[in-house]
Amino acid sequence: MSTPDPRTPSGPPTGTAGPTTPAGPAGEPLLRTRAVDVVRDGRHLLRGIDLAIHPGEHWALLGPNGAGKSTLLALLGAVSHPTRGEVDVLGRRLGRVDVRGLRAHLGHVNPRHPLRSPLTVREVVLTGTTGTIEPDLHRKPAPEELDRAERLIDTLGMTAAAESAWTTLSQGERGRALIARALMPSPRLLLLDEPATGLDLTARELLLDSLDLLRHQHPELASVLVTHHLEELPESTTHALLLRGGETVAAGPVDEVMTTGLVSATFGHPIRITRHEGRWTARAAAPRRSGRTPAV
Ligand SMILES: Nc1ncnc2c1ncn2[C@@H]1O[C@H](COP(=O)(O)OP(=O)(O)OP(=O)(O)O)[C@@H](O)[C@H]1O
Repeated sequence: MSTPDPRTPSGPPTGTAGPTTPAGPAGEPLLRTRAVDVVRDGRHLLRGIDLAIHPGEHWALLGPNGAGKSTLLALLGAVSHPTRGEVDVLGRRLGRVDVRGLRAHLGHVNPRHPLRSPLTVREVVLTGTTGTIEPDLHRKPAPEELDRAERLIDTLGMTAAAESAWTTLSQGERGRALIARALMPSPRLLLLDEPATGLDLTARELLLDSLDLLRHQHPELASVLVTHHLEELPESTTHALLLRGGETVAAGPVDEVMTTGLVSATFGHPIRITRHEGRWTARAAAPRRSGRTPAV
């Protein structure tokens, strides 16, 4: 398999051209949902979700526990289907397309990567080419795949650990290795489910720096990052979707959406948002003794 470049501005993920390749005309969103509902056991987990994500956009998906973030990410990653409404992933409508083929073009980082053997970081990254957990022993990586793996390992700040065994890596190192792995097939879209959860301060900052660098180096890549914590958002975040109880509170450019009023409404608590040098912090606002809600 060749190693296409995610910076390709439009059209199919290259290297897999053919009738079954997901396509998308220039200017079309990579992901679009229209009036999406997800109902399970008679309960609405998502209701009326409309979303369009274009190349170069980096979305934060924010909301409290149980808001529906993982449910939405599963739709965007072609892992599950909506009960009602339409989901188009890379120009293909879920329900009308083989989702396994589609998933091969998405970089979906699973924080619970089920690897048990002591592969090196380089070997783990290379498994991204085949989409397998263990290396395919019958297949030798092509020189361009090895080059790409080295470049991604470098971008994710893992060069010094390239020979380290997976089993000895810290959680932060594993997270960065998995992002490099997810990028091996040059996906146009990267989906990240709470990538900074459980990381110490240094590991979190290294991860966020790596994401900023990655986005800078691959301007056509789009991403969706799920989190509960505004402090875990990279500076390069461009858009945000705020979810509460399965419904959109607000969606759009990050500076319009990440406001004290809208985030307070999302979390059901007065929270004061500040942005300093591109990064966000959230603090509980003073108790509402006066009964006033924070200004938007
Ligand atoms: N298959 C299912 N059947 C019924 N309810 C479900 C199912 N899957 C998830 N839920 C419920 O849907 C709601 C949304 O879950 P989801 O995992 O999407 O939320 P989340 O925003 O990712 O939460 P968290 O931040 O805690 O991870 C939760 O109340 C959850 O219990």
